[in-house]
Amino acid sequence: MRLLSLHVQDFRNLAAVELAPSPRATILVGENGQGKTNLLEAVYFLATLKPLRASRLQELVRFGAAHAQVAGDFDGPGGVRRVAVRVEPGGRTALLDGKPQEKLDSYFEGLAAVCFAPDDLLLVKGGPDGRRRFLDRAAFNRWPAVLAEARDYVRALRARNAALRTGTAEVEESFRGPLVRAAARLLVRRRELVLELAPRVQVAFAEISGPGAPEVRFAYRPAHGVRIDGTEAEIAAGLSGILGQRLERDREKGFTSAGPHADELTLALDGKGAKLFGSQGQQRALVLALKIAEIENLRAALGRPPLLLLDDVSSELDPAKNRYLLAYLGGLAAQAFLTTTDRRLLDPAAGPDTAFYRVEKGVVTALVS
Ligand SMILES: Nc1ncnc2c1ncn2[C@@H]1O[C@H](COP(=O)(O)OP(=O)(O)OP(=O)(O)O)[C@@H](O)[C@H]1O
Repeated sequence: MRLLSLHVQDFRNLAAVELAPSPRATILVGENGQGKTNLLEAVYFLATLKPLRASRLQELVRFGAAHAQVAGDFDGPGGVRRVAVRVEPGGRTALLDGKPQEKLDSYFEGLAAVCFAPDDLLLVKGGPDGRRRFLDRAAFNRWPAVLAEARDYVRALRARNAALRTGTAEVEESFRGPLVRAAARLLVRRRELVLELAPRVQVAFAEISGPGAPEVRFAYRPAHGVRIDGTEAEIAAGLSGILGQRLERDREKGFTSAGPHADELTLALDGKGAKLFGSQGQQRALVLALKIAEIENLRAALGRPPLLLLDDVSSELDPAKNRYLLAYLGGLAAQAFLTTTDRRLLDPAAGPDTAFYRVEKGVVTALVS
C-alpha cells in the first residue's frame, strides 16, 4: 500500500494542501503550532476514519469553514483507488472512487496506519484508558470490522447505563443482552490481538534494551473476574452473570461496572508492574516495543508494513532510542510521514528518496533537500 497523492481542504488550520508523498520518508519541518501534526492527523483520518486527537469530529473543520475534506490516491492490492473523507455538520462521509460508502469493507481494503506521538509515551505511565485505546486502535488496524463493533459496544453501553439510571430491573434486563453480545465480540478481538502481540513486544523490548533485558509480561486483565477464555457465547453468558450479580451496585452508581470499557492491559518487567516499578528509560523502551510489535504484527498479517506517522518523536526519545527507531524504520522500507522542529534530528532517516516539506501557518511547501 502506498499513498501516491494527498489533498487536504479546510482540515484544522490547513486551508488547501496538495502533496506528493515519498514512497519512503516524507519529513514535515516547521516551528511549533504551524500545522505539522494537523497534516499527520489528516493522513491518519483518511486511512482510519478515526480522529487522532479530536473528541468531536467538528473540531477537524477549519474555523469558519463549512466542511473539511481529505483525499488521497492509494496504490493497494487491487490497484490505485481514490479514498476521501469529508466532515460536515451532519457527520462524516467516506468515499471510494467518488462514491459514498455505507459499508466500509471496500474502503479499508489494504489501508492501515500506525501513529507514534509524544502522548503515546504515557501508554505505560498513564491510566488504563490509554492502553485500552491502544488495543482497540491496533485491533481495528488488524480487523477493520472492529470500527463498527466498538461503536456497537459504546452504543449498547450508553443504552444500558441510561436504563440503570431511569429504568426498572426488566428494562435493564432488555438492554443487557445486546450489551454482553457486543462486549464478547470486542473481548475476543482484544484477546486474539494480545496473543499475537505479546511475543513481538518481548522481542522488540529485548532488542531495544540490549543484553540482560528484563522479561516483559503483557496481559489482558478483565475487571471483576470476567472470563475471556471461552467462546464468544460463553464470554457473553459469563459477563451477563457478573452484571446480574452487580446489578444493585450498578443501579446505585448509574453505570455498568464490568465489561471491555473497565478492563486493564497490564505490562510487567520481570514480574513487577512497569507502571510503578519501571524506570523512565524502561517505560519508554516498552512504549517503543509496543508500537514496533504492532507494526511487525500488521506486516505479518498484511504482507507489507502499514503507513507510519511519527509525530515529533525524535525530540522525546533519548539519542540511543532515536537511533534505534530510525534504523528500524530504514530497514522496514515503509512509507512514513515524520514531523520535526529540528531537521537535524531526522537526518539518519533521510535517504535519496526522502521528500521534505515546510509547514508554516497551515501552508505546506516543498523544500529542496
Ligand atoms: N479547527 C481548526 N481550525 C483552524 N485552526 C486550527 C483548528 N484546530 C487546530 N488549529 C490550529 O492548529 C495549530 C496547531 O497545529 P499543530 O498541532 O499541527 O502544530 P504543530 O506544527 O504540530 O506544532 P508542535 O510542533 O507544537 O506540535 C494551532 O495554531 C491551532 O490553533
